[in-house]
Amino acid sequence: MTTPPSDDGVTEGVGRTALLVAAGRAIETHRADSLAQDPYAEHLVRAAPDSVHWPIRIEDVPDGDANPLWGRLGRYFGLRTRVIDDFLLSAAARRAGGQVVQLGAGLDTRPFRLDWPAGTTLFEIDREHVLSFKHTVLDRLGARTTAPLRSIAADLRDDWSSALLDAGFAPDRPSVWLAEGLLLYLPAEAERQLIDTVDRLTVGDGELFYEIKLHESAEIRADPLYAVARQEFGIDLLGLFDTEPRRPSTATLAERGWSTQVRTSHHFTLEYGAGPPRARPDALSSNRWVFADRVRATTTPTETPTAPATRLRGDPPRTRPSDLLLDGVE
Ligand SMILES: C[S@@+](CC[C@H](N)C(=O)[O-])C[C@H]1O[C@@H](n2cnc3c(N)ncnc32)[C@H](O)[C@@H]1O
Repeated sequence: MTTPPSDDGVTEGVGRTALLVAAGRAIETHRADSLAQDPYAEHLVRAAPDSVHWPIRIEDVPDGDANPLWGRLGRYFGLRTRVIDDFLLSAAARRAGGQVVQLGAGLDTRPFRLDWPAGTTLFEIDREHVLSFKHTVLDRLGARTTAPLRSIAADLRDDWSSALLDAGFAPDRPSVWLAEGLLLYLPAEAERQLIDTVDRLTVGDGELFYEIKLHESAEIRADPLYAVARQEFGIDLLGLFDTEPRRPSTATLAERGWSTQVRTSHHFTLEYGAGPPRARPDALSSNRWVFADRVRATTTPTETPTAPATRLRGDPPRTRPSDLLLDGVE
């Protein structure tokens, strides 16, 4: 086990952002045109003293969908949840008998609410306080995992690979990795180490989803969703984001044989038919979702290796050089 979590409980700092995402998922769950269903989210929001009065339905928000935090960021979380649900389930089905590792899992409940293919093993890593809060609430609700789950308390700024291996992760089995809403908060060195560790521990086939934020201009930082989060809910997102310059991670992955696709949430709004409305300024326009995969195909000299398909719906084109320019915080 690496350095034990210290200052950050579920209601403090970055841990509090996990509650924000859970509230977004609760609201999404109750929408008439819901993209994702998380029946546990509202219970997690209600269980933390600081969020007990937060909205869990869009009808609880005085300005409803016009509210930049719950109407727009909340909807973004709903869409992201659905896109990742679909990605993880199809990736787990492709990687039979594989392992799914959620880095910075927060209050995510996929191990309890998704129908995982037989033989899948799940791992989640976050701070001790965040995980113990989540599992206390879920235990109280009688929630049961649908696949074996190993929860690991670790600080992702440290070396977390030995904790994962100690928990039973097998590098030679196929693996699917997720860093949802995480890299935005990690220093450049921790991001570099995370990509390095995912690559090193993916000895077999692997797939990876992660989210990044591009450099935000002063105009974008004036998006009212930041002010509402800070003033009304005590979450200073701009203060929590780590804007240290970093090397584009897609370039690192490409050097190591991974294929990547970089997408905006808008791409999936069009695909799924619902999502956060456009706004100006729009902080969500600087977020990017990266899908990466690597297949250790055995080829004979006469075979031509082809780019592995991630088989997302709509199957957009593979990585182009221009996609690589989108990555990283400038
Ligand atoms: C915005 S939340 C997202 C949680 C979850 N992935 C989701 O989408 O619901 C960010 C999560 O990353 C975790 N996190 C941030 N920095 C971390 C670190 N250094 N070590 C472990 N976890 C960290 C936080 O505790 C929090 O749960």
